[in-house]
Amino acid sequence: MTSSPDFPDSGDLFPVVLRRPLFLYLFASTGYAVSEGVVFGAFVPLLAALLEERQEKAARWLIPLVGAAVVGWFAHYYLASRALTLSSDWRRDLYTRVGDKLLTLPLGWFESPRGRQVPQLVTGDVTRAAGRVFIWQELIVAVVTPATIAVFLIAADWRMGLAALVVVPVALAALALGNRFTTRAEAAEHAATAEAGDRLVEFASAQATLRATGQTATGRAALDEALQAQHRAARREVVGSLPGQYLGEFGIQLAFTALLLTGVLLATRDDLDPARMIALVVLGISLLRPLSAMIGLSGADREAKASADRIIELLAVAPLPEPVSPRAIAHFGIDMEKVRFGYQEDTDVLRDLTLTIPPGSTTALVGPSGAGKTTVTRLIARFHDVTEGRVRVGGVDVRDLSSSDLLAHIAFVFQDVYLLDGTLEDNIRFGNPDATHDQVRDAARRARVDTVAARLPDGWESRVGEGGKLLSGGERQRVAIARALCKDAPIVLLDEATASLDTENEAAVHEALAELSADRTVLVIAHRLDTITRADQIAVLDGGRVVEVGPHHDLLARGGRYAAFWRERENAQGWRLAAKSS
Ligand SMILES: Nc1ncnc2c1ncn2[C@@H]1O[C@H](COP(=O)(O)OP(=O)(O)OP(=O)(O)O)[C@@H](O)[C@H]1O
Repeated sequence: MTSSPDFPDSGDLFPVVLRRPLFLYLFASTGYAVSEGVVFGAFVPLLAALLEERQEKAARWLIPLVGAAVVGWFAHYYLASRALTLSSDWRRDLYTRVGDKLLTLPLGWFESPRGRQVPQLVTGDVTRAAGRVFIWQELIVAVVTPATIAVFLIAADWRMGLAALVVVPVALAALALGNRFTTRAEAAEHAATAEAGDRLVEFASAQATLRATGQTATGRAALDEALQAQHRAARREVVGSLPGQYLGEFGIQLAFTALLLTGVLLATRDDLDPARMIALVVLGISLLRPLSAMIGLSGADREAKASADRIIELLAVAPLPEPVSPRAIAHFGIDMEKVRFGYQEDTDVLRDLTLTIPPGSTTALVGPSGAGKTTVTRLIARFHDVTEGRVRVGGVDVRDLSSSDLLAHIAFVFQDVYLLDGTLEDNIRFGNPDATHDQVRDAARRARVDTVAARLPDGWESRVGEGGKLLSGGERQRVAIARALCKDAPIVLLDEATASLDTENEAAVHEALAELSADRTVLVIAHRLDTITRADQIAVLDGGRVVEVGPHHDLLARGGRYAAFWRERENAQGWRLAAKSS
């Protein structure tokens, strides 16, 4: 892998409007780096004059040198502020592009491993990639200043110059090798620290389960093991990075010794004036000084480039294709025709699935775990596109609807409702930001959220905590139903809560669901028996297709898959009721 900055490769990521300012900035940085080298070069006659006690000559060199140093200081300040502006403009542009991109991606993509990494990408990678502006500038200085100094050294004494040029590659190789040792040791320690952090979070989150099952000691053992591994890795990091650091130091010392030896040799043979020799050795040291920075910077650039690559990868993800001339929804019915779909290319989750949901009716979707019930709801909302067949909403293939129009017609109530850390009212308004105060309160009342507000200390102004943690599962689902009512979408996709609710919550959720279902097209992944029996039709999903469909009594009378499922559920319910009453 090359360690040089590869600005042209990242060209795609760098905004076109900033290219000219960036080019000018890098050009100015090169000029600054050369001038720094010139200042060092001019230092030789000054030092030589001082050592020869020729004060007048020294003063002649001192004035322009001080002037150049002051100008250099201002130039450095100006360049640093330019870098800050360019980097933050680039960062802003990246945020906008990543944000715009996220809006075009299929919702299903966010559930993929890469989709789940979006928060890290937004918080870390964007800043690291935009920070390359600073790295490029520092790298230019780290390369161009020593190169300019080398020219002065050769011009002043070609033998000293040659000695410096021969030792530079040796020093660089030693530094690079040393850096590799250090990086490897650090990477192992980072991995072990991340693992220990994960185990600690897991141990804390699993407390209820561990205590309930008496497994606290087992859980603790896994944590202890991870902490010990982290401790061992930290020790190995210290021991493992030492040779790297010494190797780097050794490289620089070697180069310095070679330069000094050459100088002493030339001076003792009267080939070089001693005062000039000392000045040239000092110049040689200033040539070697930036080398270790160069190695560190190329490592930093490698990391920043990896961040830039991850952003490029995200920007290259195929967007959800939008129709050129979107059609309009004619009614609120849904039908799925001969649908085939799988998350992975070679594994079908749904095969030949056909299902019709008439407008304004409620369909309960039942079937074994993993049968594809959630997948059906995702395909209706076009989280993914089908492999074969079609999904129509309002008589129109979802691929011919604009995604904003499709989603405007659908309200979701998921099982794992995510609430924002705001007030109850904020969370309900989230369904429809334009809703009036009365509309929000009305939705809340119909979803039985008013009783939740009444029990909270600050009423409607109470905050619900991050993710809604201050509310119970049933209360969270009531807020989600209020949100859907507030949105007032004609189609509702609902995943009923499986967690057992207390009697009060169960009744409230039920009433809220009844409100939500009235006059809407509802597809509910049903877990409760009375939700199933009240549905206009029940679709039984098995093996990736709908195997039976019809109203409860018809399906029971058929004595097929549904009848067997119903008997099983009734027995389980009977068992639970018996267990409760005993
Ligand atoms: N994002 C995903 N990526 C890969 N596979 C997935 C994804 N989501 C679901 N699956 C797989 O697809 C199959 C159907 O899952 P789905 O969640 O639709 O079933 P389900 O009937 O809703 O199950 P449950 O009742 O347990 O929630 C399962 O084998 C599941 O592992």
